[in-house]
Amino acid sequence: MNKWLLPERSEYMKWELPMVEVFETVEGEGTRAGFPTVFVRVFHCNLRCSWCDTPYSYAPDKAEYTGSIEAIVDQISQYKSRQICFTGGEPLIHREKSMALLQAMVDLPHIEDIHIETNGAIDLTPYEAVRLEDKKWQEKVRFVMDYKLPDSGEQHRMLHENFNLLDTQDEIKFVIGSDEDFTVATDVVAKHHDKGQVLYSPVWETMPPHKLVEKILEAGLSKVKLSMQLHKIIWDPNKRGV
Ligand SMILES: Nc1nc2[nH]cc(C(=O)O)c2c(=O)[nH]1
Ligand code: SF4
Ligand SMILES: [Mg+2]
Repeated sequence: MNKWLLPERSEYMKWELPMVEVFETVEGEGTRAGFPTVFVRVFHCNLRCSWCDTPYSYAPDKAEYTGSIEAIVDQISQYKSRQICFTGGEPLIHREKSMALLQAMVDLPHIEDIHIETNGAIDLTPYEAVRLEDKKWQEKVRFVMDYKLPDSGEQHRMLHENFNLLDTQDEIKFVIGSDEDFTVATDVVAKHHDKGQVLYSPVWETMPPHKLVEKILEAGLSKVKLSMQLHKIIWDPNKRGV
């Protein structure tokens, strides 16, 4: 069941969310890397990963502005991209407001793909319930669920039940910072993974990509996909809004 029945569209389009930025670039990560994409980055996160590259998206920093759902989708519509990366912070932390923004984005006719960069510590049940019932959500909405490994300091927050909610169009991303992270990721996949593309992505500062590739091949992980953060290769790794 959908826990959060939304009010009339005219009502929820007025709802406001704390925002960091909306911008257009190419997707840097995952199976859709390289495609022109609008990024919708909302403020707030329930985790504090040691290697986080977007600390400006939660306290003690402040939201850049507060945007109504109407204004956010208006801005998305000004770009030509057919793909949206809904990210943060944690994009699903705003509960019914996150749901309403997703609905408004799904309703944009030119949008073909909305992927939700969620952190593994948010119960996906209410969103998956809507996707099961709604054809447009099935066509457009995909979870990209991060599984936080020991180096992040947040592994204890991971909700393993989320694995059962993922489908073939979804992705599970493991950001790997050390040999221990690699071992734990591979154990978690063996134990919990059912559907969705598994991605291994190196922590920029501590895991040289060539080492991660060697480890993937050595372990015979033939279904794992390497995901490099293209935006950190194309631009200065500290540059925002790219
Ligand atoms: N180009 C680009 N691709 C990305 N994929 C995921 C991102 C994120 O910050 O969640 C991101 C980002 O910030 N930039
Ligand atoms: S979940 Fe994402 S935004 Fe939140 S602290 Fe971790 S890396 Fe940063
Ligand atoms: Mg992110």
